[in-house]
Amino acid sequence: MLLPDTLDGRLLLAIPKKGRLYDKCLTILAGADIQFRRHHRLDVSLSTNLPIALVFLPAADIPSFVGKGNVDLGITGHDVILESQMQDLVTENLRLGFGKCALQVQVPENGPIKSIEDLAGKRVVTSFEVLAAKYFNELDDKLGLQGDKKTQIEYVGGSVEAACALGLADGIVDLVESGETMRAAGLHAIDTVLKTEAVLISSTTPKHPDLEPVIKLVNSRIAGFIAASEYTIVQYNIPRARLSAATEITPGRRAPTISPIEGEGWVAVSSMVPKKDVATVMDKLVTVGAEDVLVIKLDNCRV
Ligand SMILES: Nc1ncnc2c1ncn2[C@@H]1O[C@H](COP(=O)(O)OP(=O)(O)OP(=O)(O)O)[C@@H](O)[C@H]1O
Ligand SMILES: O=P(O)(O)OC[C@H]1O[C@H](OP(=O)(O)OP(=O)(O)O)[C@H](O)[C@@H]1O
Repeated sequence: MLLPDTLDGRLLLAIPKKGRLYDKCLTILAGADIQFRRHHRLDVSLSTNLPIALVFLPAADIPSFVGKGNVDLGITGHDVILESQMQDLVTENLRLGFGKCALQVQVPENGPIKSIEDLAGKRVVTSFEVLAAKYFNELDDKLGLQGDKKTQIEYVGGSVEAACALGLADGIVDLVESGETMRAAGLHAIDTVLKTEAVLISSTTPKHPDLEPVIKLVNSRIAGFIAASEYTIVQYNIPRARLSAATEITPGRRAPTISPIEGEGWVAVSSMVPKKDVATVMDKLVTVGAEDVLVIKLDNCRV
């Protein structure tokens, strides 16, 4: 059994207990070497190697727990922070590069509604009633729609994409990642309300200032793991006379490391390069005279 004073002196880190962000959060915890054992039916796990307790909560509740200072750090979606209106009470310390999707206005592909102006004043179903209301209030104001002419927003807890086919709505506001759900429901997007990804958040008014060193440690470990997953190291040899052309191609995050090597007028360069650019960077390096170009995988780093 977990007693309340077992948590004394521990940083509380909230993680979504299920859903789209859960698996990636576990990968991040492993990358940051935050070790724990999750007991069946218990939503609090004590870390076995750091003064941290993990609290597994619904993603939608995490901004409020962090904002009110009940937990010190949390991982959730940027969209969820805005939907729970906690943006003034939480700080987004890090973008985590996963859970990327867009909150979009969608309508039946073969229906009469072609634009957001056509949809204004009609029925919209969503799980994001705060963000959808803000979006359509602004649109209604712009179009001069008032009183019972205004767009009607109705909340549903899930399976939003079924609302048009069931006759509940003329349009929906829902998250789109691959677009598969939207297409399968015969819908298409006519506007984007916002783009979102998972973020690491802390309270703007922390309740436990003494935990600041552990907060910094967790931030730094997670930032290092994220950077390692987004970057790779490119190492090459280049005649000194071509060095500036080469370092323009590989400027690094801060600056490239340049070391002298055996042999007249050659240097070795090592630089962090975004993974997505690595093939093009290697091609360009070869064109400016680089030789022995190597790509080295990064497991982890501190940046
Ligand atoms: N298709 C998706 N692709 C990427 N990220 C997503 C996707 N759907 C949701 N997310 C992100 O994950 C967050 C939580 O979404 P999810 O639907 O898993 O919520 P949940 O309420 O925790 O789980 P569920 O409703 O499925 O039981 C969203 O607010 C969003 O930031
Ligand atoms: O563009 P896609 O890659 O198809 O992803 C979008 C779907 O993912 C989310 O729902 P989820 O599957 O998490 O379930 P839910 O409907 O219960 O929220 C979202 O609400 C969409 O339905």
